[in-house]
Amino acid sequence: MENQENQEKKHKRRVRYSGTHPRNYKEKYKELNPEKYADTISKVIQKGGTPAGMHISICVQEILDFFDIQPGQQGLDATLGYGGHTSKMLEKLQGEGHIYGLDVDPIESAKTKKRLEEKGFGSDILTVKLENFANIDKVAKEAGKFDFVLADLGVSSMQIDNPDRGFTFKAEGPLDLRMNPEKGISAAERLHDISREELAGMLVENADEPYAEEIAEAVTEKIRKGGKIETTTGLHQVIGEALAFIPEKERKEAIRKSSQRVFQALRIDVNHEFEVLYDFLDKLPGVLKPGGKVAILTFHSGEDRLVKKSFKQWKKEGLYSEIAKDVIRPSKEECFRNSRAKCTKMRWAIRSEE
Ligand SMILES: C[S@@+](CC[C@H](N)C(=O)[O-])C[C@H]1O[C@@H](n2cnc3c(N)ncnc32)[C@H](O)[C@@H]1O
Repeated sequence: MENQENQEKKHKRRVRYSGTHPRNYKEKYKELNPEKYADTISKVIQKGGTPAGMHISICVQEILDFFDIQPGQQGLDATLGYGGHTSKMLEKLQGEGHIYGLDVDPIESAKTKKRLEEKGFGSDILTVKLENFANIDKVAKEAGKFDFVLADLGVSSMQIDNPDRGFTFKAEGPLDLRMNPEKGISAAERLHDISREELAGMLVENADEPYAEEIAEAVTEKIRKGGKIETTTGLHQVIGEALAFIPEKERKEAIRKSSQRVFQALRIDVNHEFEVLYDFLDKLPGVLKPGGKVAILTFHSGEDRLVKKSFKQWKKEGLYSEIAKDVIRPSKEECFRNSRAKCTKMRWAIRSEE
């Protein structure tokens, strides 16, 4: 007992080591200007990390092998992000053909457009559009049909790593979670008006959260009593309080996992991710040339189920001639190099010749 008290005193007295690392995202590394600090960047990548301000593309070789891009073709990257996949696909065009790159994020897509321009991919070969992939029919109407279409779903590392966007509970920031912060409502606003039942349903449907009821009750009670949940860490704290009944030994890990799932569920909700994916999948055969190819990378089971179902349905109706029999997974080596690849599933389909 005495020993324990002594230890607690010691613990309290300890001055926290502030470390040599920059304390916030904006100071973090030189990574926000990745092209300028190639050495720092390659060291982070070698250790299996993703440098802040950058995104490491997944299954690049598998996608290139499947598309077998030829000079003169026209492609669509439905989720431009950092432009990693797009720049590799542009290289395959060898200066002939065109790629349309869509994204809903005005902040990152402007940076990507500039970065790709500086790499030599100007408007003659690349068109970057601030557009939701739910509207691919509109894009194809202007551009014509595509030989290949890629969708790499979800969020980019730049979005996750930037606390101002509110995608992670690991850093303090506004509880926003919108890919386009200029449209729709933030996650904080969404929580403000939601009922306990609706929130519990959302957590189960979008993320299979096992403690959906407990978390929904804690969140809505706090708001009903006039409390505010407006920051990422604020929500994380309420989740912690809701799970206080879990034995101490398991609690920290349970709170971490539940927080991850709750943030995923809210992100899916405020960005209408299932609805737009549904529209995209529905319109896909109509924007592909005969023999055109589509590859989709998903990051959770809800997305993969939708892709699988749509591919099967269109194959049955004769619009796809071939679809991937099983999901394709990134190699173990890739998962080791990039931990964000671990949960990736890829599926592909080929438009029938008609
Ligand atoms: C995983 S990242 C793509 C990374 C990219 N493949 C690369 O190599 O850098 C997903 C991107 O898709 C965008 N996005 C998500 N949903 C979208 C939608 N419905 N329409 C267009 N872009 C979307 C996100 O804003 C994000 O930039």
